[in-house]
Order: sequence, then structure tokens, then C-alpha cells
Amino acid sequence: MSGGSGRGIAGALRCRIEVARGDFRLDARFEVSPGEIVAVIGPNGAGKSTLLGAVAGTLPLSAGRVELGGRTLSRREPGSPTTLLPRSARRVGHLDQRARLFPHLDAAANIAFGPRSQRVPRTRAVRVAHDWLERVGLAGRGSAREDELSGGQQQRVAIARTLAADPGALLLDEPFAALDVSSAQDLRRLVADEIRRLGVPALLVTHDPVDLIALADRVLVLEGGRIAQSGAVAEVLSAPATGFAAEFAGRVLVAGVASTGGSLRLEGAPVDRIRGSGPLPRPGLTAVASFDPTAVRVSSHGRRAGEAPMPGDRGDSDGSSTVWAGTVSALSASRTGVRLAFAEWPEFVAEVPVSRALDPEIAPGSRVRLELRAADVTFAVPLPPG
Ligand SMILES: Nc1ncnc2c1ncn2[C@@H]1O[C@H](COP(=O)(O)OP(=O)(O)OP(=O)(O)O)[C@@H](O)[C@H]1O
Repeated sequence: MSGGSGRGIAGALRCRIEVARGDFRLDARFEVSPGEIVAVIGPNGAGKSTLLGAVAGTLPLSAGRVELGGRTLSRREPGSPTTLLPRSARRVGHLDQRARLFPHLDAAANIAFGPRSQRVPRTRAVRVAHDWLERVGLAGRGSAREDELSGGQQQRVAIARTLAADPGALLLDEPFAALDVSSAQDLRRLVADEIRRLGVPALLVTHDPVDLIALADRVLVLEGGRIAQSGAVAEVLSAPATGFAAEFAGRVLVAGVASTGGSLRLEGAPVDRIRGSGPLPRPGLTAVASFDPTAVRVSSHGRRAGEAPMPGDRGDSDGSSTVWAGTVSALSASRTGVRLAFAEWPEFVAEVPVSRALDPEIAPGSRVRLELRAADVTFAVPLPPG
């Protein structure tokens, strides 16, 4: 039995989705298990809202199928009748940034709305609403209306209202983005606990790394309407395969070609190859390496640009690290320190603490020794397009 009106229909969400919107094409296949939270991240315009709309059934499929617990919610395939179950039968719950409570109803009536529209008798629906109020930390506030509740409290009611309607799947579209840090933290825990307790599959669109870390089991990286990378959260954040995923994870990404001996061959860089760990494809195939820019060891080279070369200038890569020389071209502020850019390698960035950036030895124009340990570099293989 679920925690809503008691007609739980938990099962896996299986999607094969093609949607055309003007020139834009979304083409994605994925599955979400009962009780699993899968985050969807991607740059603006990547198709995240389109994906949610297609799963919810509010945007028509050009082709494909959305299946929940073995029931087909929508389908459009050659040779098969086009299917779109009515909204009430799809049972897909939705939460976004704004609570959007019914202003003319109090909190309890907002929560009872779903069970009531599923013909649950009034006394039972009221009991369900009060159980949910207690579960979301609002016991005794059932008669409060929207304008008597804080933003965090309204979102608690919205969570209760969505879950009390006994959804078979949940779509979460940045539901914590408008909340203060402490309310967001509480509500993340509440939502995660309820999703796992009820065993509903959930898709979470977010731009916030904390949502991934605190909530999600897996992540899909959506770019240009396609899934560019997918995997466990820790795996994608520690070995991102695309520039967007790397930026999201706070890592620097460099592209190259797989080489022998656990290294990536680079073009247009002051080092021939970079050492690292993780999966590499067959030698000769495209792969990427990423690293935390604070892991780069920046030390004084002791000489100005243009002076005679020394070992390391050309780039040495032994089994445990890659060492080369670079000319600092610019300093810029980051959230946690100061980023250094280099004249010889525009893709590459190192980061040092603010106090370290005061050192004249790393001022723009300085020649510095750079070292990156193989243990701090992870490889990944981007999914081929199409
Ligand atoms: N109403 C529309 N009509 C036609 N094309 C649209 C419409 N809405 C969005 N698109 C196109 O669909 C693509 C995907 O948009 P979508 O809103 O799904 O992206 P998103 O990843 O959710 O972006 P954001 O992070 O900015 O919300 C966009 O490139 C846009 O050009």
C-alpha cells in the first residue's frame, strides 16, 4: 500500500522518446526503477523540459513509447495505434519551483484534492490529508491558506498534494530552486525519503549540483536533444564526458585520442600525452580526460618566458604524473580561488587559493612549472552522437 490514498501502482518507468519541436529534435531512451531518482542535467535548450513534457504526456511524441509499471501511457509507432491515456489515468505527479496551491482551498483541502478526484470518500480523503500534513511537518496547519504559509511551507503542502494523489511516477522540475538553503535541505530529505518509501520512479531536472549529490541515484546528461552521458552520480561527476558535465562537476576537460599505457594523446598542447585512470577506448579513438583544477600543482619555474628550455618545458609524462611548463596568460576569480589560464594551452586551467595568487611568481607573463598526478586525472568516453 502506498502512503497516498492507498492505490499504489509503483513500477518502472520505461521511455523511448522522440519529439520534434520546430528544428529541435529530442531522441532519448532511458529507464527509471521504482524508488530510483534519476537526475537530468544539461545546458539551456538541451531538451530537459521537452523530455519532462513528453513523459508527462503534455507534449505529443513524434515516435516512441512511455511505459509505467507495464502500462503504456503514450505511444506513437508505425503500425500501432497512437495511444495517450487521459491525464487522470496516467498518474504522473509533477512538482516544480512554485507550489501553485489552489488559493481558494486550505492546506488540507489542497492535499485532499487528488484523493477526492479519484473518488476516495470525503472522510478518508481528509484523513489522508492530515496524515500527509503530519508527514511533511505541518501537523495542525490544515486550515491555513496559501497566503498564511511561507514559501517552504507552501512547497511542503505541494509535495504532500502531489504524493497524496498516489502517482505512479514523479517529475521534479527544480522543486527546491526557490527555497532558502535550509528549507531546500529539509525538503530534499523529505522528498528522497518519500520517493524511496513509496517506491515511485522519479525524474529530477536540475541545475544544482547539490540536488545530484543529495538526491539522485543516477544522472542523464542531455545535450542537443540526446543523452550524451549517463551513469551513477559519483561516476559522472568524477569522470564527466562532456564540457557541460565537466563544468557542472567543477572539473576541467581536455579532449584527445586514446593511446597505450593509460594515457591520452593530446593535440595543440604543450604535453604530448596526459596520464590518468579510468576506461579508455581502443587506441586511436576519441576520449576525454578531466581533473579538478585545484589538483594542478603550480610551482615557480624560476625563469621568464623566452629563456632557454629546461626539463619539463616540453612536457614529461612518467607513470605517475605529467609535468610541463606554462606561461600564465590571465588570472580570473572562481568561487573558491583564482583560476590561471596559460598562453600555450587555452583549454587548460589551474586553480590556486586567493592567498597564493598574490605570489608575483604566478603573475601574468610568468613561466611556471605545472604538474598533474595521474591519480587526479580521470578518463571518460563520450557516447557517440545518434
Ligand atoms: N514552444 C516551442 N516551440 C518550438 N520549439 C520550442 C518550444 N519550446 C522549446 N522549443 C525548442 O526546444 C528546445 C529544447 O527546449 P527545452 O525548453 O526543452 O530545453 P531545456 O533544456 O529545458 O532548457 P532550459 O534549461 O533553458 O529550461 C529548444 O532548443 C527550443 O528551441
